Formats: sequence, C-alpha cells, structure tokens
Amino acid sequence: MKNTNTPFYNPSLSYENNYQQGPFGDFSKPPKVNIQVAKPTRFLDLDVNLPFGIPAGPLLNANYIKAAFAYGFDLCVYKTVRTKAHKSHALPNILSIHPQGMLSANLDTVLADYHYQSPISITNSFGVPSYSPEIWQEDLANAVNAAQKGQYVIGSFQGTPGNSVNIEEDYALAARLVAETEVPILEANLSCPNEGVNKLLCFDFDRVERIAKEIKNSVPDRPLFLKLAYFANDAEVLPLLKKLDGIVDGFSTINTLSAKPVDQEGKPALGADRPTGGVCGDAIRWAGLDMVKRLVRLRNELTNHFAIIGVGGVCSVEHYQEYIDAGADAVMSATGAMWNPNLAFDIKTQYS
Ligand SMILES: Cc1cc2nc3c(=O)[nH]c(=O)nc-3n(C[C@H](O)[C@H](O)[C@H](O)COP(=O)(O)O)c2cc1C
Repeated sequence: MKNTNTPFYNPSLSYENNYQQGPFGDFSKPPKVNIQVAKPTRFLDLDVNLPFGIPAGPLLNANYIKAAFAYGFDLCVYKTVRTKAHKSHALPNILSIHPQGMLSANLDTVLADYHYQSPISITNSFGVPSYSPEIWQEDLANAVNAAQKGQYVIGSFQGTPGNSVNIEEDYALAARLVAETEVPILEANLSCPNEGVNKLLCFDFDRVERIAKEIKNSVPDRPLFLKLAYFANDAEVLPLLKKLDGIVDGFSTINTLSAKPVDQEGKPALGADRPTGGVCGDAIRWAGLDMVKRLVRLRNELTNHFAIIGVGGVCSVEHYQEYIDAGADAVMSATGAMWNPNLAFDIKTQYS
C-alpha cells in the first residue's frame, strides 16, 4: 500500500466549504499537458473524445466541471440536484475503509479511518445535498457552456418526498429544471431510499416505470439514463429492463455497496445516527463489472438498445479497459479520479 495524491475534494472540510473553495490539488491549477485521442467514439448519437468521465457526486459545481474537462474527463456528471435546497450530513462525509479482501453486497462491517491509501476505497455519506434551483440552474448552465468539442455534461437529479404532490412529479419537475439549462443528457438517480420502505427506489419496479415515463413526458427531447444500484443476479433486474425498454436510453451502474463502517473500537465511524454508509472505490469494482456484464448479457437476450455507463472502482488504465472489454459504452470513476486527477490523461496516453 502507498500514500495517495491530494484529492480534488477535501474530506476534512465540510461539503459547503468544498463547494465554495474547491476543487483542490491538481484540479486547482491548469494541467501541464493536454493529451488528445486520435479518434472520437460514438456514445448515444454523439462524438465523444474518450467515453470516460466522472459520475454524479464529486463534481459539485461548474468550477469542478471546468477542471475535470481541462484534465481530459470528457463525460462529466454534475452532482445530483433536487427541486428544493437540501442540507448535507455533518462531517465526517468521507472516510477511508480497509476491507479484508473483497467487500460483499451483504452489509459487511469494515474498519474506517482517515488513512487514505492506495488502492483507495472509501465510504461516503452526504445525504445527497443540493442547493436551491435558483442557484444550481445558473451554475449548471455555466458548466454546460464549458464543454469543449467532444465533451458533455450530464445533469443528475432526483425527486424528494414532500417537495411535490408525489415523487413521480418531483422527478419530472427536477428533470424539467435540469433540462432548462440546456444540459444535453439527463440522469435520474434511483439508488436512493424508497419512501417509507427499507429498500432503494430502484428495487420498486412499478414506481421506477412511472417515474421514467413522467420524466420522458416532461422532457421528451433529451436522452435519459437511470442510475442503478447493484443487482445480485439476472432474474432480479430482468423485469425492470423489460418495463423500461423504449422509455430510457441507458443505465449508469453501480452506485455504492452499503457497509457498516466502524472505528478501532467497533463503534459506528460515521456517528451513532449513521450506522451504514455507501462504499465506493477499489473494493466495489467486482460489483460494477458484474452489473455491466449482466446488463450486456440481458441487452443481447432482449434485443434492447440501451447504453451502459460502467461505474465502480475504476482507478487505473487497466480498470477502464476491463469495463470496455465487459461491454460498457462509457466508463466513469469517482473515487479513483478524486485521488488521481490525471486518470483520464493516463488512459488517453495509452490510446493516443
Ligand atoms: C463523494 C461522492 C459523492 C457521491 N454523490 C453521489 C450523488 O450525489 N449521486 C449519485 O448518483 N451518486 C453519487 N455518488 C456515487 C458515485 O457516482 C459512484 O456511483 C460511486 O462512487 C462508485 O464509483 P467509484 O467506485 O468510482 O467511486 C457519490 C460518490 C462519491 C465518492
């Protein structure tokens, strides 16, 4: 294990301070190089320089998106927004975790602390904060304008119980507000808890179908991705894919695997009120790859045409290649990119 670079998001500062002061490390200054790939790749019906980028979360605002574009990340997801302002959880929001071997999808207990080491795995716990639309719409439009040739912003959003008459309408409203910024691609985050049920929204297939239809009715002219959690086998996700055929344009997967982060004494490391946290980074790559292979297999079986964005544990050129070999149309890295802002350039060096 070795120590890591300065991450572009500072885990020891609050979300608000990161929003105001970041990005940090290399992302706070222009890159020393500019590596281009020889030929663009088709993604949806767009030409993208390299189908690689940063998924929803670490790119908090236009300043982060601009830095990510400058560092060659060509698909940049603007952090998930809501229809009303929503506060972040208090610190800690990010802790390093040290799983013994591979993390399972069954709520493992893992040691969590502040020793960030490579290969990097973390737990993140923010509660999907958002500023109000008055603030994020202008900023997102600014981010969209920063894209250079072959680069695209994806606007991530989610509905919030209580913000509209029902959750379906709130997703549709959020989609409309995001689309007003001229963002070219939409992504609905469904890997959030379902109302009143101890399960994620993406496991409630009827509701997901209703949400996807409402969004499409509301914004018919923009490609729509759904962000999915990990499904452990083909049979579990097959009915969802059947319901969504022809409604959505693609899936981005995975979000995080849940775990119980604990300190040296075995107490909840995120605080007594947060016994579980989402794990991302190296420890979940197996699950992201498993999901991509599953979706590729089922896409072939169903003769569907959805696009797949592979996410989870991408920390190196080899990991990017593993996802492409598995059949992903595009690949993204959150944790890996946070601790290695030159990751897109590393990959482009191999492909140029
Ligand atoms: C700091 C941080 C914040 C995140 N916030 C969000 C979010 O707001 N919406 C979302 O859909 N996913 C969010 N995620 C999950 C990532 O998009 C991604 O699915 C997950 O981190 C797995 O990728 P990784 O292993 O490359 O980190 C967040 C991840 C991190 C590290």
